[in-house]
Amino acid sequence: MTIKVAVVGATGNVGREMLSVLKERQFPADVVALASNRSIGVEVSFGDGVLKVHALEHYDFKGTDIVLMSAGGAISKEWAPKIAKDVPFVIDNSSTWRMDRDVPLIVPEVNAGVLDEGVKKGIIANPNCSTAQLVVALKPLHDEATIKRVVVSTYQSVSGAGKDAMDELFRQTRAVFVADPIEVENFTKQIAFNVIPHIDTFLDSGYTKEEWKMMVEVQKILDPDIQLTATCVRVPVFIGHSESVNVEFEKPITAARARAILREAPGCLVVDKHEDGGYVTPIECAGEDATYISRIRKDPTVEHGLSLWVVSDNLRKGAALNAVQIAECLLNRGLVSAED
Ligand SMILES: NC(=O)C1=CN([C@@H]2O[C@H](COP(=O)(O)OP(=O)(O)OC[C@H]3O[C@@H](n4cnc5c(N)ncnc54)[C@H](OP(=O)(O)O)[C@@H]3O)[C@@H](O)[C@H]2O)C=CC1
Ligand SMILES: N[C@@H](CC(=O)OP(=O)(O)O)C(=O)O
Repeated sequence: MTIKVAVVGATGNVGREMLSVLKERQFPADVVALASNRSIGVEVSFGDGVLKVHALEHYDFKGTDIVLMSAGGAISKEWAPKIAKDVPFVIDNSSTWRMDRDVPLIVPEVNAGVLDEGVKKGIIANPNCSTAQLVVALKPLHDEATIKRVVVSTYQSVSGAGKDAMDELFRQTRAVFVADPIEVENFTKQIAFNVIPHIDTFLDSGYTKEEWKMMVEVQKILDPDIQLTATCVRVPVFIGHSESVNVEFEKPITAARARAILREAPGCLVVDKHEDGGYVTPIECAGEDATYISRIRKDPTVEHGLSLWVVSDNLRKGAALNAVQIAECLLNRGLVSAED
């Protein structure tokens, strides 16, 4: 049984990770790698072999079952509807389609059931990386004690800004050590040995778009009644987003009960020993699939409150893994038909 899958953006951080995840999870796919004209003929790893990259612009999608897109918002805006005319399902990683009423925004551990309501435009959206790991951790707690309000501060790695941004952190770090001039291209300020409280563009409200996305995406995926305020910060970490999360509930819930619930919850791994090193840091979650939850404790400043530390690999649960899990949901629901 083989599904025909095309990965658009296959030379990028997320696209390469999609290829790895498809292979690792033995997704029964015949896979094509696509990127810009600049990458025609470039080879990308696919398991023990390689795939030659083709140009999106010249590719004929007829016969393709699923397209995984991660080539940025502008490409998704132009190409996702065009591709959806020939392909039953486009799973898009950009922010372009997430808040469209006719586009399901899916984190399989949380709201896979939404897929049963149909996919009107043929496009399914993957959430923002910081949203994905947050809702995986919040969903089981919401089911238990109903979340009223969330205050989250993120510590987002440079891989969230693409492969050029990772190169910039490397170059700046080296430049600091050898006393070369620091060149800033992908960020607004030096990122090496610094933190920058600014991700995506500024809105009139004073929030950034990254912060706004977290608020509206959590409401769309989990519950429109949840109030959320975010501060999103870029940190000099290559892979792995971390989040400091304060949650206020309607009903009582103890830290011990939250720990027990999260231990059983899909996609979650609790590492929470109250001792030196008894928590997870981003460097330990790189290459892993789980959303790690540590530092679970009572917040005594509100009636029913907990504080948590949530860490995950942003390129995996925040992007590639979640997209492949959505494809698995389509397969498991019989929504894509495979050739024998
Ligand atoms: N990184 C993350 O944590 C997350 C990312 N996303 C989304 O995924 C997108 C990609 O992110 P990331 O992989 O980090 O970015 P990268 O910069 O690492 O990669 C960008 C990819 O897009 C391709 N591309 C650029 N222009 C075109 C074009 N005209 N036609 C076809 N392909 C093109 C590039 O191909 P080429 O090499 O040929 O230029 C490359 O494969 C983001 O813009 C965002 O929308 C979503 C959630 C999380
Ligand atoms: N903005 C995220 C990655 C990303 O591309 O997000 P979005 O798909 O929501 O634009 C980060 O920089 O870590």
